[in-house]
Amino acid sequence: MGFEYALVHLKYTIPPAILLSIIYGPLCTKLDLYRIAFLITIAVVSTIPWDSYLIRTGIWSYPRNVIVGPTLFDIPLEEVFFFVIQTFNTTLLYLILNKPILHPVYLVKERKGDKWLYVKLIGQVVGALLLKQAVTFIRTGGSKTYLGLILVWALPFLLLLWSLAYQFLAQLPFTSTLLPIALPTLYLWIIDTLALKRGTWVISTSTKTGISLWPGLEIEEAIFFLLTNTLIVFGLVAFDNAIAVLHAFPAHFRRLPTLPSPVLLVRALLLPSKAYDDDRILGIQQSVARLKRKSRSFYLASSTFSGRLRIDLIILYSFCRVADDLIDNAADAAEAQGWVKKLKQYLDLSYGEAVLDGAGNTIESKDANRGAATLFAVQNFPEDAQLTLLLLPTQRLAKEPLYELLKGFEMDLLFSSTRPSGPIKSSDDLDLYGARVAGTVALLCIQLVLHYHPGTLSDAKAKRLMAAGHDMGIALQYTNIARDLAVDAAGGADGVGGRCYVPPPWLKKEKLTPETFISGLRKTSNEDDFFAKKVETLRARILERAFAFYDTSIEAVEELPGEARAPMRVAVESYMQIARELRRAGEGKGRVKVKAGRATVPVWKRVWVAWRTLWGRRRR
Ligand SMILES: CC(C)=CCC/C(C)=C/CC/C(C)=C/CC/C(C)=C/[C@@H]1[C@@H](COP(=O)(O)OP(=O)(O)O)[C@]1(C)CC/C=C(\C)CC/C=C(\C)CCC=C(C)C
Repeated sequence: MGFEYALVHLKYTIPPAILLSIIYGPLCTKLDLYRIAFLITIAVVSTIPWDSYLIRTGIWSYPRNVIVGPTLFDIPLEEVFFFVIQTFNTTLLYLILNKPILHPVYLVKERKGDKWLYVKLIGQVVGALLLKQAVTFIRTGGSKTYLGLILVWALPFLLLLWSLAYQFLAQLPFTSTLLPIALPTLYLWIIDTLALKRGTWVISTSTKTGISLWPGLEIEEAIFFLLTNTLIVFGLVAFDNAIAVLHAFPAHFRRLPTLPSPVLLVRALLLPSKAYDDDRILGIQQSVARLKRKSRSFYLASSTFSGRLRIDLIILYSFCRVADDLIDNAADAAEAQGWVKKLKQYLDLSYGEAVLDGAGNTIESKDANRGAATLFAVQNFPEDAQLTLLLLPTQRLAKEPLYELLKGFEMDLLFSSTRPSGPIKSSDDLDLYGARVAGTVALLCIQLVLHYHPGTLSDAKAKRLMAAGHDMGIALQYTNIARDLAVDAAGGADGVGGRCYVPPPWLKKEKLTPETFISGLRKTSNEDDFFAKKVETLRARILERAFAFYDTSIEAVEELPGEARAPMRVAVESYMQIARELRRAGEGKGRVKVKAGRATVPVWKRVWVAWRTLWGRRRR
């Protein structure tokens, strides 16, 4: 009896498991726990017969003085634990590296004659040839036996997983597939070198090639660890491929249990790719690309949500962005009004309850309206906006906040060079504006959360939650205004149409008018210290209001359904971090990074804030 092998775990495999658990812990969902349990079960069940055979036939062995004693089918318990901990560690690393990715964007509807048939076939042929070679190694016996046994055990699983998930395996970024294979493999190679040198486990000389990758690391061991990590990652990719199909296509899989059974996962993987809805995939791809391009805060936050809720939130963002941009980038007020009108018409058609025929009878109400809405979107909106409009989950969203949002955009149309304060005459007007463009967005987000996580929320509590969310939206809008003072003042590329959202009474207190405020901000030099101080005073006042709204509503986040709580905190806090940075800079305690005239928070800081927030730490 000895503790050598147990110590390998204590020193080398358990510490990374703890570290990875701390990093991923707050992001871990029920589905992740299920995935980890699923993978570990498969890893243990599929490895035991093979490992047991190797030990019984003496291909590898463990000196008695390095193991504690108990065995399972002749396999020391430390070794069984190795299967568990290796799968756990590689899985957690994979989950961390895959968190930013929305997997459904990698689904492809295959067409006759496209490359995918060949991609699949090439992988299968390479795998089959290697398998044939492995069988020859075993048949020949001698020095290549162990290598042959490793390959014969791993390749059939790899072939199967490739055949099921080749689209994902071929397309996912290398950080999602190769990296979670390479890092643990390299790490295990190093551990193995140390362990074999000390004789913790021993490979029989008669059945090994004698070739080493480097001194102390037999080539068989190197290949074994490479293949086991590849198996784990291929298994996880296939799992994610199945989940992506389930989440992306509600038309094929209407209702989803939180934890899909293995049968459902296989059904999803076996759904022929020609049955995929490619418009839906393209619409999701466009929405993700838009989110990534336009908002780093919400892009980061979106990765903490999961499943269909994540997809719907991203589409909602894309809808709001498309609508805002169409109106903002219009050549003149008339064109902008035209977009508002068209957006309203689109909502009218999407939410229309019934369509009547000539005789006044109701004809297939919902479907007829859907058809009319689709036609309207295709005929009236730019191509890159159409799918976002069509995918907006109107069945899960109340129409009122969407109409109210358009009213908010209409308020923006009241700004002009002769009226640089637009509709903002007082702080109440600014509150109303914030409520319309951002309070509404919060209501829509909460509706989606409550749809996907229905619980036993009383009416009173739901009302409180909505009211708090609404206020939080306003807090974010105040932050947005504080950040964009200079950008808004600058107006369009031609310098026309500068806006001043600061209420005129606030400006008056600083002896400014909307006009002098805008022209001061447009000056590029920072010579006028006096003016800069006034700007900081006004910015501080806007931020104070942002924090006042934030303070009254932040506690309500804890009343959201459990799974959405932490992600919602991230969404809010990563945006409010901009407010914090601006406030610190205004107090002379630091500098903010400015990009294209806008204050931004460095990526590392956003991630740090998001991670702290996930653990439930609030900052003031
Ligand atoms: C995680 C995720 C993908 C969330 C999606 C959130 C979403 C749908 C955002 C839409 C944003 C948008 C483009 C709205 C149009 C109007 C507008 C411009 C509003 C301002 C957003 C700023 O975005 P950005 O900086 O990209 O815009 P500009 O470049 O300046 O044009 C707003 C500041 C509003 C954002 C408001 C929210 C997301 C609501 C937040 C509140 C909650 C989620 C509720 C929290 C719950 C409780 C109970 C407190």
